[in-house]
Amino acid sequence: MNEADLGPVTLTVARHDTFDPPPELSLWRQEAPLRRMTYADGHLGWLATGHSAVRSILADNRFSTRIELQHPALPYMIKQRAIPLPPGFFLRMDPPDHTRLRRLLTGQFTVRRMRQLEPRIEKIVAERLDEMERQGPPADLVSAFALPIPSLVICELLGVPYTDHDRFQHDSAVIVSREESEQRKIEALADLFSYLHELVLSKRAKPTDDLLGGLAESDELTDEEITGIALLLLVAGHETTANMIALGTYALLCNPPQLAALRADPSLAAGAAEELLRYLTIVDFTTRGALEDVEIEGQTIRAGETVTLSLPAANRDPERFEEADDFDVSRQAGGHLSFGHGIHQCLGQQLARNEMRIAIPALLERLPGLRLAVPEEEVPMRSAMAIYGVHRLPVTW
Ligand code: HEM
Repeated sequence: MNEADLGPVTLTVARHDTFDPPPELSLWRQEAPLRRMTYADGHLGWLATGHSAVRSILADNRFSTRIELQHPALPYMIKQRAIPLPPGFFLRMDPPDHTRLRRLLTGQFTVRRMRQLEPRIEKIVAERLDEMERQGPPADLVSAFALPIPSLVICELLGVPYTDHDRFQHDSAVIVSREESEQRKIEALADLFSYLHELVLSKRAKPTDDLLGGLAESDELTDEEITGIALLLLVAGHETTANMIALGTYALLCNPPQLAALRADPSLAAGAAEELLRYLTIVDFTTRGALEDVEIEGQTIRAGETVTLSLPAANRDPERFEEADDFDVSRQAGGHLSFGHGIHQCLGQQLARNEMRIAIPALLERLPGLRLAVPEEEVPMRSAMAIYGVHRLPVTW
């Protein structure tokens, strides 16, 4: 069939297969890796599912991340467009504004800086494991381990008091949920903004030796911009990695040969983290709006059209990864798009990799009898969240 004859598709946003993306995505990718899609409000845009198409669009600055430049309907909830993002939230900015803000942070997230943090991550992980042993089984791996580790690390890095974690973890969870009302999301965003704004003002008055303290010393940024940066880093810095640690552990517990391979050879830890990132791809999609007419893989995306990029579909593309639907901790999974690509590629990717590479093997080593405390199908999945994962992971050992 000619690609032009293919009708537009409608994206399913909820994930119902525990570890796999919705099955229609692979069918659509086979038919046409870039095709027409109907959005929730009925307008026509594009859906990219092939690795090469997704990567090309992410690399192309003729596509914008600014929400107001995209068609007003994001695919999952039209309502989301009404949520105002704070200044400084550079994920949703284009050059030169994006460049100006990101440049101020890149030095804080280099591979070398992240290496220096490793002993601190190891200590935080060991303390959580001590606490789990003290409490004894069973435990919810999310609240006991997977969430506090990245949360503690990002707090230390930014200079946010972890003692306030109930407040910012709650607000973050509401912000990334697809089920919360628009009103609740606006309130959570406003609450987190005002909390961080106060913190930024106190750092302006009395500089501290941490990332936000460093930004507060600069004259280049307004208080609101520093607050927006803090908000982006705080939400992105713990919601994502927490879900990778919990969902990654669940995937290993459900795949005994892969778990055994990792236990037998700890040198597989870095590769296993990379494969978990590829295989599970917890960020379902991202969106872009075309600033001008762009030709991609033989199709013309017109100025003003919206494109949805399916990261899980791209990472399961057999043209890029052999036996792409298999979970194999010994494969070379590099080149996946779980952290995006191009100028907005994840700023915290080395940090996330290090946290996963340290936390998961330490957990398996300390608790050799670790297993699910409920039948596999009873684990509550985050099917309706912008970041996929498990709500809870009941385990015993
Ligand atoms: C496994 C964990 C993580 C995953 C899967 C992930 C995924 C992503 C993805 C897909 C993007 C690009 C979105 C787009 O292009 O539309 C992104 C951007 C970003 N991430 Fe992450 N992330 C993770 C961890 C982190 C951590 C730990 C931090 C902070 C320390 C962080 C901070 C950011 C920031 C600031 C951006 C925006 C970059 C820009 O616009 O220039 N992320 N992340």
